Amino acid sequence: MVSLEKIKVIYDNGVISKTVLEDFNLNIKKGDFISVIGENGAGKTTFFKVLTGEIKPVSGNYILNGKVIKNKKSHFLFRKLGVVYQNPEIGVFPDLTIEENLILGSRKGNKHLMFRSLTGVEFLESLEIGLEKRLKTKVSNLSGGQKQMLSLVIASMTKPDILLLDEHTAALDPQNSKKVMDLTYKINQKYGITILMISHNLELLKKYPTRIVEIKDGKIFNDINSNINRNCLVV
Ligand SMILES: Nc1ncnc2c1ncn2[C@@H]1O[C@H](COP(=O)(O)OP(=O)(O)OP(=O)(O)O)[C@@H](O)[C@H]1O
Repeated sequence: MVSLEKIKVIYDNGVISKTVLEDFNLNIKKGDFISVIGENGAGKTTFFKVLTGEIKPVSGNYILNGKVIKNKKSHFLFRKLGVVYQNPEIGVFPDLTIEENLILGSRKGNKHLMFRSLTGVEFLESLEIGLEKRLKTKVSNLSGGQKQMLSLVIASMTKPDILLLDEHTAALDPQNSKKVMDLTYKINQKYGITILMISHNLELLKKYPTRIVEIKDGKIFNDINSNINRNCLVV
């Protein structure tokens, strides 16, 4: 579903040139639930930015559903990916209600883009996280954890080929981190969405049957449990 083949990334500011990813190979299968770990500076964010299209490798192939991404325009990737970042404020409109955010996030309520033609509100209801009972609440009145849960719902409801999460629990306390991870796993299990998340929180990751990809010095150093979790329901 996603293949990275011999990816090489060089940061070059005209004075210094630094190779950050080299001979970087990874296969992501449909339904995978992947955590990417590694020390500071290992290359996790660079790898993430290759997946989002923010960084173009100097060589190697990025293949998404059989299509080589190299020559695609960024809006092609935008339609295929869901992305949630560390900051809970980024993925939501704070001055709008939960319901309004869901309508905007479902691309003006176009049911055909959604799972089982659900509306955004129905998708939220199917996940039973409590926010479905507060549809008229302004998002600015939600906690960081609730905003992050709503961001996850919005990023996943339009059937992304892959949901990319960049330390999406890092700004939350342990209790809210757990709630957000529970929802992340539920979305993977219930809707079969392929999920890849960067995380430093090994204690939390241990609670979930996640495939763990460890990056070290710009290469895959470990790929643990890579054959679990293949039986997700694909809707
Ligand atoms: N724009 C840039 N220009 C030059 N070097 C960079 C740039 N961005 C990152 N680097 C360097 O590339 C290496 C990998 O950085 P990257 O941010 O991918 O690591 P990381 O694993 O995400 O680290 P962290 O866990 O600290 O976020 C580091 O040595 C970093 O200093």
